[in-house]
Amino acid sequence: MAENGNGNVATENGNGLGKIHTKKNHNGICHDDSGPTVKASTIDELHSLQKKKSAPTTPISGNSTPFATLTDEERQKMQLQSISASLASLTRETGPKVVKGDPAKSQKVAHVTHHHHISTPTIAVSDSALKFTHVLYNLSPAELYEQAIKYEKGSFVTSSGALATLSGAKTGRSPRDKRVVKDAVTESELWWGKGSPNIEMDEQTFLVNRERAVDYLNSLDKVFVNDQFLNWDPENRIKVRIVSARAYHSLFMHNMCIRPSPEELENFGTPDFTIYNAGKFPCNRFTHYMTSSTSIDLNLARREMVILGTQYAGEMKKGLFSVMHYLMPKRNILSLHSGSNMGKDGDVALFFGLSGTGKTTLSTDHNRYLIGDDEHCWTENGVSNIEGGCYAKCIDLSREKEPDIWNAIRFGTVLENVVFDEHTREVDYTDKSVTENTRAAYPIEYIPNAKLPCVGPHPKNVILLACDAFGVLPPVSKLSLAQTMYHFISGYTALVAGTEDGIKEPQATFSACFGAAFIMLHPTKYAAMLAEKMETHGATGWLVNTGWSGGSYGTGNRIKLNYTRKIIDAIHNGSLLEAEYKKSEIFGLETPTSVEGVPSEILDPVNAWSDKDSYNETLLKLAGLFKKNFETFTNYKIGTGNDNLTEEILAAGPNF
Ligand SMILES: Nc1ncnc2c1ncn2[C@@H]1O[C@H](COP(=O)(O)OP(=O)(O)O)[C@@H](O)[C@H]1O
Ligand SMILES: C=C(OP(=O)(O)O)C(=O)O
Ligand SMILES: [Ca+2]
Ligand SMILES: [Mn+2]
Repeated sequence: MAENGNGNVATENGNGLGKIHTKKNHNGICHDDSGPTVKASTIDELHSLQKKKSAPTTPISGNSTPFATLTDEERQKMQLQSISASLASLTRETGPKVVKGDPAKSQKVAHVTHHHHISTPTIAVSDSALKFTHVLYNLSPAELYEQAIKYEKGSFVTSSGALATLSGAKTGRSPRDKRVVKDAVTESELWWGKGSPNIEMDEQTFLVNRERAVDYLNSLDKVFVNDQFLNWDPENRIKVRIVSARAYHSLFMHNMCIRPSPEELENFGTPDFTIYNAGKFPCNRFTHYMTSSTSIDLNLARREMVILGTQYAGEMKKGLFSVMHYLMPKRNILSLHSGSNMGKDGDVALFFGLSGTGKTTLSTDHNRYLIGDDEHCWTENGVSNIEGGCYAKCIDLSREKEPDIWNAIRFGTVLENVVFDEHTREVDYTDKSVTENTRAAYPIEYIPNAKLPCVGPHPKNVILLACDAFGVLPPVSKLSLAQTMYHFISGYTALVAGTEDGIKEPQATFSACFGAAFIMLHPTKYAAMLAEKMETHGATGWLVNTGWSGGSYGTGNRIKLNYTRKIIDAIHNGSLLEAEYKKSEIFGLETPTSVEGVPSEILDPVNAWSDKDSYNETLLKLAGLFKKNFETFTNYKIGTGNDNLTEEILAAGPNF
């Protein structure tokens, strides 16, 4: 035990009783606590010492900003006015009275703003105009933990320090409840109709839902407001504001969006896009266009999104991703549903794939720099991550197989819908009691080799991930440009039937651009941009099956993560480009005969199947599904330049 300075050393403290002088105590049984006493005469005073004001931020220099001359108070007032305007009801034409801080804490009502256009109250003013809406503005993770634990049932600190939360009845996205406002502009610009994720709603209905969300939020004692950024490319940065009812949602977005510095926050101004997350409150099913009590509504003209009836946090991040899929192509920037990482030599890889195919797992690679796990932009300067955090699936997560993700689950991380020991608070990642879609959301810098800022040069390798539960696609194949486009537009993966009795058949899913749920324009628009960029920068396309081998789901096994990692290593280090290849039947895929660290027998899938007839049958079945899916695209021309490309793409699919 370290010497604590007690014992016979008496300190003078002036007020209070004189010290009892004791002999230095060697058996540690009896001693007076004679360290210096606190500088407080009451308990309240003592508590007031505990928290100090944040250190002042660097004064803003230069005259480039109109805020430079503002006093702190004026700046605060403008900020509150902006928030009040965001929360303004459209029917009452007035914003709520907003005040900063937790209503539970008694405090001076220093910054009150009543943003209004009508100065005298009229009969139209409802009771809600008389109350304050307390705003918890860009709280820190620690503050959000306290809010969540105190007020949100189902919030707990886990043994590693993460915040475990429940997302409620919805534990995944609700794509069928997503609506996009169809107006004169979006009618011609967006992709509508069969296969499109954009289900229309009219402006009026949007306003009805917006009002419902805003009224709900204003009826609360307090709302959380996050002002943050999207996109690490400084020229194409988007300012987003998220208004939400739960600390869980605020912490989730704190982690997932780019966190502004205090200076950037002071100069934030008006957001480019606003989310109203009233997910705790349902939409009204009698409202036109509504088919359930959940509605996620996007209005591009108003630059707003409204969420009603779902608390699944992923809805916000993927909603913003949809917005980027609209805004970026307008600037000739390609938005990508992909992970991205970079080697020591600056070689960048993209990992496309649908949910659960391995974007997050494989882009998080201890030997490479992580640029991002899910959403990127490809400009003429290279790639940039859209987000400031990662959102990893954590079902069956293990420390040894995915150490970087495991270690990222610590203080500040949101852990959704996991099950933990009620006493030790240790998480059981194998437990699917709440959902199989358990998730961890953490800031990207929680990954030790994150590339900050999250940008990189032009990609060298474009890896398409497919989790083939039929077990017939090779673990890896090298693709021609036309094949890359064919598979990019197809966006194949297979979902396993799950644990339900009797269902043995995997379900093939085709999701254009590996993200049909989020794209806003016709898939061929994105495909044309990808083709042009890959050609210009000489990127190689690869198809990697992270799914089954040696038989379909039920008979075969999922390809070992370790083997997939070896395959990815061989792509990154260039050795796979040099390998010997043979062409597969039906799909015409070039498959290598050997990859370091991977048993050669599995590289040609037929070898791993004991029942060859069954293999052939399954292969033909999948090929048929590909063909049928691609029929919708056969009448579209890809791009404007190379006329042959469309022909080549059509010929790059399965042949039988
Ligand atoms: N061979 C494999 N390759 C990639 N992921 C695998 C493999 N085998 C099992 N997995 C698991 O599949 C899941 C992939 O999910 P994730 O990386 O979050 O996908 P995405 O980011 O594309 O949604 C992870 O839980 C991972 O551990
Ligand atoms: C968050 C999601 O993305 P992913 O599964 O691709 O990580 C999602 O699809 O809800
Ligand atoms: Ca995993
Ligand atoms: Mn992911």
